[in-house]
Amino acid sequence: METMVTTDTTDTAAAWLYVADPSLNAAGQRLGRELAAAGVAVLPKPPGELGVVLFAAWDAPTTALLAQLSARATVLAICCAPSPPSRGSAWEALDAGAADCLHWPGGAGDAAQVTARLRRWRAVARLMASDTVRDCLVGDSPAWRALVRSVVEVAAFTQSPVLITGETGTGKEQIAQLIHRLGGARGELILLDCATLSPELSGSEFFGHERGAFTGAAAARDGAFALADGGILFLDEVGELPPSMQAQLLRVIQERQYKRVGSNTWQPTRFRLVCATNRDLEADVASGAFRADLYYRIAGWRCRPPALRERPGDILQLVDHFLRQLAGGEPPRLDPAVREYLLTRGYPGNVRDLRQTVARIWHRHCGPGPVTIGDVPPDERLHGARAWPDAAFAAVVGHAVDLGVSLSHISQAAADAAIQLVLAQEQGNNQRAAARLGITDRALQLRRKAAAREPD
Ligand SMILES: Nc1ncnc2c1ncn2[C@@H]1O[C@H](COP(=O)(O)OP(=O)(O)OP(=O)(O)O)[C@@H](O)[C@H]1O
Repeated sequence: METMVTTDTTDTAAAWLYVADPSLNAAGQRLGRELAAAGVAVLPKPPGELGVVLFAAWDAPTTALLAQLSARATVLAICCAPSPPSRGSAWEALDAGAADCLHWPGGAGDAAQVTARLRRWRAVARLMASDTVRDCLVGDSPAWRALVRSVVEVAAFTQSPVLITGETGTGKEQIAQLIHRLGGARGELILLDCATLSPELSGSEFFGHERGAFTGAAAARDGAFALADGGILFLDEVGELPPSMQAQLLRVIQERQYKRVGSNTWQPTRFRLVCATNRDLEADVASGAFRADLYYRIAGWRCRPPALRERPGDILQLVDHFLRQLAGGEPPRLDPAVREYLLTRGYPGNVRDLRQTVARIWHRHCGPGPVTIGDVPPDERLHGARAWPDAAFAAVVGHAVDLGVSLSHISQAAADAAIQLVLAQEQGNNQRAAARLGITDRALQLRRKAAAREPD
């Protein structure tokens, strides 16, 4: 395998160019010249945050090479084999970490395709490294970085509606705020919580009303459609929207105009729609509880902030962030016991739960020096790290033993219970459930199939 050196200008994007096969040297040199002419500083080899790899065949060594290079950079894979990659091999390249794959038979292709991608990826990387993004969506775990990347891309480079799904406290509103900040809207972000709308007043909340439109309408008032004009309408808990409002919302989105309650005049409005829910909206569409046509309108782009238990590596960074906010400056250190407590405690309310836990600890903390275990409030200690298996587990197993249940049956039942629980928590997603259970996708699929075949 060979590397090649081309022009190193100092303009705009910088990217390394790696030629994985000597037969492609000429193609690599041509691409290097064209990129340089387009203002890309072409570096001879990694490191560097952006890279391009030219390779001659889709095979296992190529996949291994892509995995190695993509671990430290955003990589564009260009396959120069005569025939196009099979669907499987293109996905394999993405699985290996490549950001995109192009097919240039014999190394011939349009350098503008490469430049456009490098510029976009560099802009996304810069935004991701900015204080605006890092202070809003704190975390560096791979799962969280992937989420932030997709949010930044859709917010800054499109006007697409966005549907954010995820558990309570995972940062859905925080994401909506960031979309507003990055989207360049001249208008405001208007939040409506669909779970708290009263059926009688929801029309007025959305459309506004004229004076005297109904009993109690003492003065004319703007609704969310007027207030969000030029900005973002953020519908929290959108899955709770009553069916009649779903139909009316769909009409306004399609026609971009509305009438105030009690008025006959159409008012124009243009807003970007961002919706959030912790319900399984696709299941609601399947059951008829949520309109399919509205769903496809609001779900132009979907993202799902992971639960905190799926990114435990971010806990200490979040703790530091919240302590910094509370201290109004450099946060105090944490004693190892406090750190361990925070890392092992469960957070059913996700980041909100963690923030409140940190605040409670902070309120008890005093004086200089580190946060110590005595700062953890007494009621919090109930959540403290417990050894496992604990007494409750031993009692359940003891009961099974008393009933004469065999060891293999006890093990099987415990494993089945864990699988059912995790699958329910992950809404049936096999891949996520397998990752949490520490087994392969395939192993989980086989266990599910076997369980489905078993008689009751
Ligand atoms: N990644 C994050 N970085 C910093 N703060 C965060 C992050 N995620 C969430 N928070 C904080 O956690 C709290 C809850 O976040 P948010 O309100 O966005 O969650 P949510 O998913 O909208 O919750 P709900 O579904 O209950 O409305 C907020 O105080 C928010 O500032």
